[in-house]
Amino acid sequence: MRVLIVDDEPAIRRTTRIAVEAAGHAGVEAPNAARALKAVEETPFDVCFLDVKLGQDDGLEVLQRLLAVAPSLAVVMFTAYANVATAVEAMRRGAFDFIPKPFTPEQIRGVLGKVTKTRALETRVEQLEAQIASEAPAIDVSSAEPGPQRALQIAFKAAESNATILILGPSGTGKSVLAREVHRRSAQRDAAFVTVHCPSLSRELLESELFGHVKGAFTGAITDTIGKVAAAEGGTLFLDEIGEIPLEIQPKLLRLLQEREYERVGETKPRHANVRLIAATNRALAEEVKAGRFREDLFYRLNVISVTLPGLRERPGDLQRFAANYLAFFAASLGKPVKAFSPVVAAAFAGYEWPGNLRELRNVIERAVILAPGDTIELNDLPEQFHGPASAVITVGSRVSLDDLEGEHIRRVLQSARNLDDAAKTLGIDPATLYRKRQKLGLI
Ligand SMILES: Nc1ncnc2c1ncn2[C@@H]1O[C@H](COP(=O)(O)OP(=O)(O)OP(=O)(O)O)[C@@H](O)[C@H]1O
Repeated sequence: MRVLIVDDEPAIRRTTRIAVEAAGHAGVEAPNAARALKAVEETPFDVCFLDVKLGQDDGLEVLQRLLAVAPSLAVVMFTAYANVATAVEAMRRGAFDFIPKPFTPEQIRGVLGKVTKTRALETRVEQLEAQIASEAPAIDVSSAEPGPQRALQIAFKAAESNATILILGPSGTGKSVLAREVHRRSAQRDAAFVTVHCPSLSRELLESELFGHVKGAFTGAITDTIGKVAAAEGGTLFLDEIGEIPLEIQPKLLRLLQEREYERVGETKPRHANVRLIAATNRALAEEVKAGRFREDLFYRLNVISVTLPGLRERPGDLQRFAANYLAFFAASLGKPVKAFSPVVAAAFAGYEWPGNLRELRNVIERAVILAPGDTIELNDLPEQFHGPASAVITVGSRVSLDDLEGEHIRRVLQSARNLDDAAKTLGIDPATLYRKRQKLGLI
């Protein structure tokens, strides 16, 4: 690493440089603020040892100027023994660490070791983040439909505050994805995002998972655990499937929401929580309240800001964009030259119910890209549910409008036709009219 040593005392600079070089790093000395700033402007440094009392200059101010030029510089302050307050202030302003004077070469080596370790962890986190991003399709939080558009707007506006958000919607509509996105857009983005999947645990385990427990609180509690509320301190706690949280735990959750207080299992000491809560459920919570399975007070407390993500069937204006994004992603990651959906497939997608919503769309497209022999996804590449009759509800003579009947007829003809000309001929309309009708039906 390249290490800059900033101190107005030549003897301190020299002993520090010797310790730095003995640890295998390159040391450069600067006697004052001006020379230090010039040095970091000219060449990159990894670490800087900086004296708090730098002759005429205030070390804390120099710290800020150095970080403004080189934000990733790890600045270690040399402080007088008695001056703990200055050291705390330096850390608050972004210093990496501090060493009280007088110090030993071991302390210099120790702090350099700490910087190396932190840097290695940061690089690893960046690599893992890049790997995760390359293994999953990009998140698309936009919508061409007014309903979800409004829901997303509300969620992103609420992200800026510390407000609790309730996300409703059927399975696979992207509630967890939206919760993460809210966290990413919040002031707490650098702190943890912690998920508790409520239905996966028994009542006892869920309570301990949330609030932690002390050793001996129950059989099997062999050590103290802090719980996920504490793990999310300063960040976001996401309660997935909150509709399934047992009634016995609900008052504790209400207290957490209202008073930000909780207790570990087996302890009576109240603890304070500084977390933003996001909850999601695919259950109709109001119905759960009526049925006595969900506390009314908790429901009202959660329901202050609630957004609903509709099913994919109610987002025809978004279906094609999501499908195209998934296609591009899986074609690239699987190394296949698949570029498009056949018109028949587009029609089948538009006519399908999508009970599994975005999750199902993603899986269907991944499978189709794997199976497609050519550059276009054909009906044959789709799973069984796309091969049956399009819809049992819209049939001749059933209580549907002429428009719906026409739409359904066009979809079915498109599914069975050899190509678009063939479909236009069967329908008795010219290809341009068919094009306009497909457009109106959201098939292109
Ligand atoms: N905005 C989005 N952009 C791209 N893909 C998405 C988006 N939202 C969801 N998905 C895809 O759908 C999958 C399911 O999303 P998610 O787990 O957030 O749904 P959910 O509503 O929380 O489901 P459940 O109710 O079953 O827990 C994700 O893994 C992702 O592949």
